[in-house]
Amino acid sequence: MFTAEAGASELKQVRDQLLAVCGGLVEVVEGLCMAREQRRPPVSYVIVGRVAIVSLDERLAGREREVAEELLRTVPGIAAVYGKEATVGEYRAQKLVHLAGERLQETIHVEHGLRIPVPLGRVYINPRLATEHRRVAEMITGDDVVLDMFSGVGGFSLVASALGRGRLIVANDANPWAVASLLRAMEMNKSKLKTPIVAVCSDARRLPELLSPVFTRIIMNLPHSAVEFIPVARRLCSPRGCVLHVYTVASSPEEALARVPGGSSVTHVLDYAPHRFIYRVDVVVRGEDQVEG
Ligand SMILES: C[S@@+](CC[C@H](N)C(=O)[O-])C[C@H]1O[C@@H](n2cnc3c(N)ncnc32)[C@H](O)[C@@H]1O
Repeated sequence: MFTAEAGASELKQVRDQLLAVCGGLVEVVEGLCMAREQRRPPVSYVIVGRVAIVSLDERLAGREREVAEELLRTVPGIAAVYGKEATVGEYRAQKLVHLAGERLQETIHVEHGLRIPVPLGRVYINPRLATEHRRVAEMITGDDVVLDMFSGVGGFSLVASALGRGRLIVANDANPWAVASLLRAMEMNKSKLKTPIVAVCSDARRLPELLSPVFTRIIMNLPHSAVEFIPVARRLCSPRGCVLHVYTVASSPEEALARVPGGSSVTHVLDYAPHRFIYRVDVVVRGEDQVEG
């Protein structure tokens, strides 16, 4: 366990032990050691296309521009550094502040070889979801009819389509910017997409008025409130039965399972905050459990 009090030599010792076990941790451990040696806390950032997005937390206070310039110099392929203040509002869009480099309106994020246009500050985007996109896509069977209820720019839908999973994918989001990005991504990647995707821009609460109950798999990636949408999802389930993938924030797998009625299995997806994690809870809705109309 790293603590603020740990000395540089202790960290080096831990680093050597970790390196012996897992080379993949090199970057993380080196980052922590370097920060400690320079008496600076580590910086958390993600790369979206040509942009580095730095989390503006208290560890960075007063050093934002210095750190941004350093990233611009040292991270290959980036043209700009933005700070993320928060993920805000119903659309979960990132509130970004420009810190260094070019002032970009848009960047092209690449995930599993698929190009996705991202209008900066207008949509939700998290490159750390790439593994989960693929993991869920690989659960989709050839016969599935899929609803990606909170698709954002379409990570789950695009990856599933590129893998040729399912018969049809309906991707919905309330944010018109996100749906516009998805539509552009569908055009940009058309030679790679196999399963047809239909894009819808609607509040998910209205989907039962727009869509028939034909879905055998519904992805519900809105961790703070997906649970509230389970009754809506159940109205969209096929009479053949359906699997709901419900994302939720909790402190333990047990808490996540308890939060999702009917949950049968739980998977850790991302770390969210100290002692808070995002989990996927899968719910199997059997054919005879359907709710009419
Ligand atoms: C966590 S993000 C989705 C991320 C996306 N699934 C991905 O993998 O990148 C949640 C999305 O839900 C959308 N959203 C929030 N409330 C909604 C609602 N009532 N109906 C439809 N979409 C909604 C937001 O606009 C946002 O794009």
